Amino acid sequence: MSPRAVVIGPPGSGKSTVGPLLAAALGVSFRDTDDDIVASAGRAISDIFADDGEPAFRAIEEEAVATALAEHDGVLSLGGGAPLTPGTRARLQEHPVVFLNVGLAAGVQRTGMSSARPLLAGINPRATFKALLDQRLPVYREVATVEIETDKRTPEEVVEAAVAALEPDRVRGQ
Ligand SMILES: Nc1ncnc2c1ncn2[C@@H]1O[C@H](COP(=O)(O)OP(=O)(O)O)[C@@H](O)[C@H]1O
Ligand SMILES: O=C(O)C1=C[C@@H](OP(=O)(O)O)[C@@H](O)[C@H](O)C1
Ligand SMILES: [Mg+2]
Repeated sequence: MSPRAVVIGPPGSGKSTVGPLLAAALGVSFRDTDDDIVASAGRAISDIFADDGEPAFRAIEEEAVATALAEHDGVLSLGGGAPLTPGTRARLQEHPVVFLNVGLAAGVQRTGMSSARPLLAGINPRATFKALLDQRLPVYREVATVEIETDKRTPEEVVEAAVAALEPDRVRGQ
């Protein structure tokens, strides 16, 4: 079993919003590893960060991603930091990976309304988001098989672009 598409990208790029729509468009089921982590830990992600710290969260996340990659054959959205873990990057080599990109302004705007993302909860979310993009863009590009700009697209338009971009990629991971 292997996911039809794995969705990665920064917080606010739309992984959790676009993922279910992409799954519906492809006629497959949807799974989000952040939901898996919350369900199995019985705690919110912000509580795991606060109680145990980021390294502990990353270890739980790597395990959750490995399990989902092995079990799920639909669309799988990851948390924004999942590809930072070398083991996850290695596992992603086997799969079609859709990188949803978002620029600084749209990313800050889309994540600003929620306090659910502990990494962006500091006093200067814009500077934090910029540092996050600088660090992660090369990481996302290293594992992505397709990259979709989301700034000026509605979630439905992102899905349309992703379906078109995935078409020639069908062979990978199947
Ligand atoms: N293409 C888009 N255009 C406008 N808003 C979007 C788009 N994609 C997602 N959003 C909004 O941005 C916020 C974060 O989306 P979410 O799917 O949780 O991102 P992620 O899972 O990548 O962190 C949500 O409020 C969502 O409605
Ligand atoms: O970027 C990150 O490191 C994180 C992103 C979050 O998921 P989203 O990208 O879905 O917001 C969540 O996994 C956690 O707060 C850490
Ligand atoms: Mg998400």
